[in-house]
Amino acid sequence: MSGLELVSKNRCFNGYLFKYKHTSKVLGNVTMHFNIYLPLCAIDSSSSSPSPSPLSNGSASKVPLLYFLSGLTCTEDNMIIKSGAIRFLSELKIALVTPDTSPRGAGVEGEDDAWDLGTGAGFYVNATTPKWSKHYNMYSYVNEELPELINANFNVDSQRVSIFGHSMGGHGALISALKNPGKFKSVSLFAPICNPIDCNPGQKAFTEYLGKLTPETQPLWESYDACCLVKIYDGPCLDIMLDQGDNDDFLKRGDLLPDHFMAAAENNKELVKVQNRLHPTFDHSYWFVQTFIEDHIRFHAEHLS
Ligand SMILES: N[C@@H](CCC(=O)N[C@@H](CS)C(=O)NCC(=O)O)C(=O)O
Repeated sequence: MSGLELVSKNRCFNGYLFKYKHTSKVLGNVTMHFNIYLPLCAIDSSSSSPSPSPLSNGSASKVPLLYFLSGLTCTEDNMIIKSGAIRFLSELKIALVTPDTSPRGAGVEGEDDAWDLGTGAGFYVNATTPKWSKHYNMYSYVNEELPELINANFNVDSQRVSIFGHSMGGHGALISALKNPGKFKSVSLFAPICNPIDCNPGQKAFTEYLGKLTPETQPLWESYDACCLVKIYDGPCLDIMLDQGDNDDFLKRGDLLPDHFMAAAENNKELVKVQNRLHPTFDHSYWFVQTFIEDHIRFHAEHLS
């Protein structure tokens, strides 16, 4: 299985959750882990192995696929453990991939010093500064290298793919969809960082990964900012669901800025349709994500069917 090593396999509802590790070229040859949930129909029942094999052969059928990008400090596991998504993926026969949020063990000086930079905080960009550029290329990892691996090795339909994410991962999901018109059938977001160039965590990460904001680096910064990208998006009509709790500390301190995104999207409302839901008393945690995960998966299922 081209470079993939199985780490664990667990039956859950009508499917299996697999964890794999592999060496990532775009992240400078670090070992990366991801989870993939596959409904039983995507697993080869003709395999001679007593356990189902996720290999793409035999009688299995191709299923639609969701990518979920997580937020700051997360690994590939937070969402899969805490969101309660699998019950609905199983029912609707949809696969899910959860990548990590940064390279691990890259050895970049200071990468473990802060919760919002370096390890666990890749911000889904390709770094250009000499310090970070060898390893911190999470944009290419989640948009190129990982999808190539997934499409080559599992029974997923590469034409029926959607993406969602939480917080920093909401930013990652948004820019992935807006920079790759037509690649994703739908996008959904839990408390996303909507305007990284205008908030503290975004400015901190972009300064490190992309270089200080100057007239020269500004186009690069803007190329990873959903508020800038949504105004110039010219692909197929894109449906976005954006959920936000009003008791979210990241919202209160101006790190998320969904109002900026709604205003920017208004400029392109023929092509970008945003369903924005504000939920009183919900915070930023996975308790909020767990509450609305079913809505998100059903929203995607409609676009993937
Ligand atoms: N600043 C805090 C919180 C970071 C945080 O809230 N991260 C969110 C995404 S922005 C998360 O998903 N945390 C992991 C979890 O709740 O499982 C920390 O140092 O851990």
